[in-house]
Formats: sequence, structure tokens, C-alpha cells
Amino acid sequence: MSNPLDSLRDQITTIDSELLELLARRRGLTNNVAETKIQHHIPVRDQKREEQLLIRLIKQGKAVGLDAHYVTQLFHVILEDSVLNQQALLAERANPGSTLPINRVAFLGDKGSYSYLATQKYFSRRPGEIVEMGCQSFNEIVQKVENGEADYAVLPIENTSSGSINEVYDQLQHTHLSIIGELTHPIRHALLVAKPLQISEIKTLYAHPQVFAQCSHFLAELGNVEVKTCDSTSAAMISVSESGRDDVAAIGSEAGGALYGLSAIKSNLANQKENHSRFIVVARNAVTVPLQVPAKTTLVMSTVQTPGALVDALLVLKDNSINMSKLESRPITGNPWEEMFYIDVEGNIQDGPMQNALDELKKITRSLKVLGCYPSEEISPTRVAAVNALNE
Ligand SMILES: C=C(O[C@@H]1C=C(C(=O)O)C=C[C@H]1O)C(=O)O
Repeated sequence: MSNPLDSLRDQITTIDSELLELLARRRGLTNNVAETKIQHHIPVRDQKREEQLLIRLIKQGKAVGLDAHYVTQLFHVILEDSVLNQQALLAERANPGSTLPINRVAFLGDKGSYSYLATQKYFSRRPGEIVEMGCQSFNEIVQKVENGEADYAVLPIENTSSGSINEVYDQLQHTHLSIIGELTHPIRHALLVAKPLQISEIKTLYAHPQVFAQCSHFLAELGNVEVKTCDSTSAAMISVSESGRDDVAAIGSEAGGALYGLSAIKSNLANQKENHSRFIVVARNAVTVPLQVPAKTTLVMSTVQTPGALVDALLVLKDNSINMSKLESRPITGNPWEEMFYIDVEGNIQDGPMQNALDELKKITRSLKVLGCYPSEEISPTRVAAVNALNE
């Protein structure tokens, strides 16, 4: 007997294929736009154009019964992809010879870890194959790039729930590597099991310490469960899949768990609904960021031990109209009570104001190092259009 859904599903399948073809065509055209922007020195991002496009699409959507929220969400994904692809293309052109046929990438954990998923995402926009080099610790990752065994490292640097990842900042203090890129990746923690079971049946739970920190509210509700920390999320998944027990679970991504035959019995375990991690990509050589691409620069400095020294340093940024997106302090190893400051600023190292600021900072700080200038991948969506349309 034929399935009563067959005919409708066939039509949906056809539409989905058409949607994919259209999206691929759109991507092709935006790549042509990027080529034209290179020739004519036009900035990659055009928020005015994005806003007009969203306003028009929200109106068109309403006319055919699609709500503004849906249309906005859909096109934010499409626009982000478009801008990031164009940025990657321009960055590649500005660094001839840096594109490798094979990219050996060191990251924390194994297949399925969040760092693995971030690695896949970052390199999917770039040419060349990836050779995955899963590692046990941040130190091992950095070492692999420093000694030439790997070309790149992907390192998580901060999370919207648990904050800065101090161990990674401490690795940056001593390295000669440069930050060449960044990306943010949604971190969606799920409770992963090998065989279906009730949450109340779980006796042992495996996860990375950062993950436990991000899911502390869920853990507090769980009650009497043995908690085992693992070096990575993938190690937690492997522990469950190899345990042979049916009263254990891991916390990790659903996509990662699927690689080990695990399925999710509960999702959204993080304390905060919007749980994202920012990763940095580091390499032995710095990159040139084309001026048409929004750039970020990361500095690390130590100030002199006088009152107001940090304020003076920050005033240099203000005086040069440089926006600071992050300030983090870490103790200097071996010098108790002295701090190293990590500063992310918006801007390209080739810009005049940035050069001025660096010259000024060199004069008033004890040490100053540029950790890298790289394309900014924080593509904040154009919200104005959506807000207007929702209020109509
Ligand atoms: C494709 C372009 O580049 C960017 C991407 C856009 C898009 O995908 O529609 C729109 C504006 C730009 O931020 C463009 O400038 O038209």
C-alpha cells in the first residue's frame, strides 16, 4: 500500500532541491560581486544594501504568508554566509602563496568535539583539504604548529556562558604564532546516550570541565550523579560509547554524538539560551587583511606599575577613535600580582590611526606585542529592517 504522504513529500523534495540550486546560484553571484569589489576597491560589507534587501523581502514575505521573523532569520543566515565567503575570497587574494593544498589543523579532542566542528566550519570556506590533528591539550595544539607538524591551530578563546578560556590566553603569552582568523560557533549542549534511557537512570555523566561550567544549572537539578571530567567533548562521547553500560551519558553536540552512535535525550542544557564560543585560528605567519574587509587586531601588553597606567593606554585608543571589543587580564607567570592585558580592537594594522596608536602605546607600556590582525567574522545582522517590519 502506498504511503498517503508520498505525493506531498515528492513535491516538497522537488522544492527543496530547487531551493538548494537557487542558493548555490546566489552564492555564485556573490562571488562575482567579490571579484568586482576587488577590482574596484569597494568594501565587502554594505549594510545599507542588506537593510534594503531585508525590508523588501519582509514585505514580499508577508504578501505570500511568511512572517517577518522567519524571513529575517532565513536571510541572516544567507547574508552571513555571503559576507563570510566574500571576506575569505578577498583574504586569500591578499595573501598569495599562503593557500595550501592540504591544511594540517590541530584542535582539541577528536571528531565530534566542538573544536572539530568549528574547524570544519572555518575551513569549509577555504580552498584545500583538511588533515585533522586532534590533540589532548591546548599546549599540544600550540606546540604542533610551532614545530611545523601542523599549519594551523583552532583554539576556543571565549564562551558566552563561561567567559574567557584562560588556558588559551596563557598559551598566547609565550607563543610566536599569529592569530590569522576567528569564528563564532553555536554551542548546543545535549545529553547523549548510547541506548534510550530516562534521565533519572543516569549514574555517571562525562563532559569537559568547560561544558560542566556552562550547564551548571542543569547539573544542580540532576542530583546524585557521578560527574567525570574529560579532556574534550569527544573524549566524553567515546567514554560513553565504549563503556558498555546503559546508565551513563555525555554532554556534547548532537552532531558530534551522532558520529559515535549516540543520540540526544535532552537538548539546550546550557545555562544561557544563546550559548556561543569564539575560536581563534593561529598560524606561524601573520596575514595581510585587505582594507575592504572589516578587521580585528589583538594586542597583548604589560603596563608600567604606576597608578592609571592602564587608563593611559586605553586613552591612546580613544584618542585614535579605535573601538575596543574586548579587554582581558591574566597574571604574568613568575611575576606575582603583575598582569598582562589582552586587547581586541576593531581595525586594520595598516590603518593610519592604528599605526599611531601602536607607536604611542610602545612609548608608554612595558611590553607590547601584536598577536595578529585578521578578518572579523562577527557579522552582526542588520536588525533595523526586521524591527521596523515587525512594528508595522
Ligand atoms: C553581495 C554583496 O555583498 C554583501 C552581501 C550581500 C548579499 O549577499 O546580498 C549584500 C550586501 C553586502 O553586505 C553586495 O554588495 O551586493
